[in-house]
Amino acid sequence: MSLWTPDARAERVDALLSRAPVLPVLAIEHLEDAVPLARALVDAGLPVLEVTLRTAVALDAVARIVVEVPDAVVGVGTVLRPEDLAAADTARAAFAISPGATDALYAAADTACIPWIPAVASASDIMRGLGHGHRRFKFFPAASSGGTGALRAFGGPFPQVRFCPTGGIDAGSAPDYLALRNVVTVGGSWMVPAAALQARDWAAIGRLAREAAMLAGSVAR
Ligand SMILES: O=C(O)C(=O)C[C@H](O)[C@H](O)COP(=O)(O)O
Repeated sequence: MSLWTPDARAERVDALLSRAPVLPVLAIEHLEDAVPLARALVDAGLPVLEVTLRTAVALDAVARIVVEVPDAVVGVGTVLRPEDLAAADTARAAFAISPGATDALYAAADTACIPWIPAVASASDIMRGLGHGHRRFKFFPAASSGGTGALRAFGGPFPQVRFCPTGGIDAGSAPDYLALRNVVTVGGSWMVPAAALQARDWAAIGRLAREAAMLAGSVAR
C-alpha cells in the first residue's frame, strides 16, 4: 500500500522542481562550504538544490543548509538504497532524487513521507516507474541517453510524464531542454565549476547561477 497517489506524487514533485528552471547538482567536500554555496545559488535565483551523497559530509551539509538558508529547497541526490532515502528524510531534506531506480527504492518510497524522484534512461524504465505510480523522473544521463530527441520521442507514448534531464547539460544546451513541454527543470553542475568551488569564489558561482536562472526567460515553450 502506498501513502502516495500518482496525482499527489506528481503534484508534489512539480511544486518543488518548478520553482526554478535549473537544479544545481552539488558535491560538497567541505562542510563549511555548504551554507555560503547554498546562499550564493539561492540569492542568484536558484532556490532548489540537489546535494549528492557522493561526499562524506553530504547529509551534514543538507542539515546545515536546511537550518541556515531557509529559502533553499534542498534535496538529497545519489540516493542509491532505501537507507539513503531514510537518511534524507532524517536530514529534513525536501526531496530525494536518484540516478536510477531499484525495486527496493520503489517499495521504500511508497511508505516514505519524503518525495522521491527516480531516474529513467529508456521507455522500459518509464513503464516500470508508471507501474509503481510515478510520473515524474530524472532523465539520466540525459545527453548520452539521447538528449532532447529522446525526450521529444517519450512525449508520444507518455504524454502524462515530465522530466528533470540531468547529465552532460550546460548553459549552451539547457535552453533546448527547457523548451520541451515535458521538461519541468534541468539539472546540472555547470554553474559550480570545481575550480570556483575550490577557490570559494562565491561571486563567480553567483554569476553563473544568475545566468542559469535567466535561461527560462529566454525560452518560448
Ligand atoms: O549523482 C547523481 O545522483 C547523479 O544523478 C549524477 C548527477 O546528477 C550528474 O552527474 C550531474 O551531471 P553533470 O551536470 O554532467 O555534472
